[in-house]
Amino acid sequence: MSAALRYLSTRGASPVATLSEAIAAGLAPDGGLYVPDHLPTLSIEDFKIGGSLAETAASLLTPFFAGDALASELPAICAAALTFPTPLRPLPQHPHTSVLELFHGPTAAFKDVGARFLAASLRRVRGDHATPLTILVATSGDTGAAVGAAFHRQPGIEVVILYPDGRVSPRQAHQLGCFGDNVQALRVQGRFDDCQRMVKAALNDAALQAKSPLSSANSISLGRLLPQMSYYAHAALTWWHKHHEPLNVIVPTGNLGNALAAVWVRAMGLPLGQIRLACNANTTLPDFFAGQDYAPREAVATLANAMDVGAPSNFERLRWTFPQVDVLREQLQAHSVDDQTISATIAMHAREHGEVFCPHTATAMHLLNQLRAAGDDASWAVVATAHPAKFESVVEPLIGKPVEVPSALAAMLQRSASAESMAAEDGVLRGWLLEKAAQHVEAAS
Ligand SMILES: N[C@@H](CCOP(=O)(O)O)C(=O)O
Repeated sequence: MSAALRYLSTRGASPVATLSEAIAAGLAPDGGLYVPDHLPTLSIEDFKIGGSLAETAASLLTPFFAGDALASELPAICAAALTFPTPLRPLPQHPHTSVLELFHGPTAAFKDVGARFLAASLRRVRGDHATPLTILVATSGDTGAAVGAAFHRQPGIEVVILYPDGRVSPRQAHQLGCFGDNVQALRVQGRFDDCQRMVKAALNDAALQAKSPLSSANSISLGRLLPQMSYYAHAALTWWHKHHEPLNVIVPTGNLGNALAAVWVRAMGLPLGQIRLACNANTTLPDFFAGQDYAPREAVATLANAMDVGAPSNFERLRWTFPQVDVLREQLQAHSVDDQTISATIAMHAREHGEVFCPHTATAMHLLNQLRAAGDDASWAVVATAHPAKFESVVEPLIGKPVEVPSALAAMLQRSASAESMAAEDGVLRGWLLEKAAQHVEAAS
């Protein structure tokens, strides 16, 4: 058993935290992201052959939880959260190609994995804590619904979802506003990066936190990020036991939490091979990996809207993982895929193979098609991050037929939905949260 990990901020100016403290805080007090003091290593033999996703997650995350108050709860957290499959589905018409389907959870996107794990962890960290906690979540489409679903009606928790008005799909917008009770959606008049900035400003506001304790459920929170490693470990081990070779992955990428999870799994010694990032027309990462300075910028709206991110939060953790830029650039490749190509890829796969992909998955599928056309016959998994039914207004005209809606999504679409409009200003969110806190005090007195 390795020694207990300590958790530090990527910006180096926060006190050392335990894992429970890092999960409860979401963001480090100096504005950085929590990271372990080192990445533990594991070997294939540390995992049960044919283990479930929950069992694999428990083995993978044991060194991160060692010595923490949550350590003995880890198997129960994994069992409670990871109740749906993340299958590695072979595509028969494409030799050596699989799709890692991460959209079989309640809100039909990969975010369900991390959101449910975070909810199960926070419930245990907080116990029957009397002070209510407000979870702030910025979303470009998928995270918000997963967090809303995971925390819906959880006692002592309020969820506030901030999303860019008009920049998520109609069904995503409906999901975000459909929960009610302890989950409230705000339509921010700006971009996703404005929402993310507003959330971070609130989390770093000590005076606000004193009146209204806050945390985060974006992948800036370790409680969201760590469980996302489990499906890569599970897929890589499944592949290894069958084919005795590492699995290469192409990851649709926006805020970089999903791809970073794959990078950490590989760095821990599990059999993942190449990791390629598939981005949309937002080229912050492709430009960096092509040799330019890292330069966050305003996001442009694309068909793959959940990846419309101009300042990917987890870049800070990537730099912590590989402090030397040239070493970092050897680890990953990132490519940009424009809307026209996304559309053409969705249409072609439906027409020629009867496969229907969401616009985010299509960015990754396009990169794979390019590799195959160049003669690459390695084993690749394309990561399918969301169900195409969430993007019916993009996908259905391209494939010429309706996309079947998963039952949990259909149930959400039946409910009424509402969201409050908010200006994209840090001070406006601050005032709104203070007012809400004052209402709670009044109601409790
Ligand atoms: N793609 C995301 C943006 C936020 O990413 P996260 O993984 O940091 O929560 C979304 O769908 O909201």
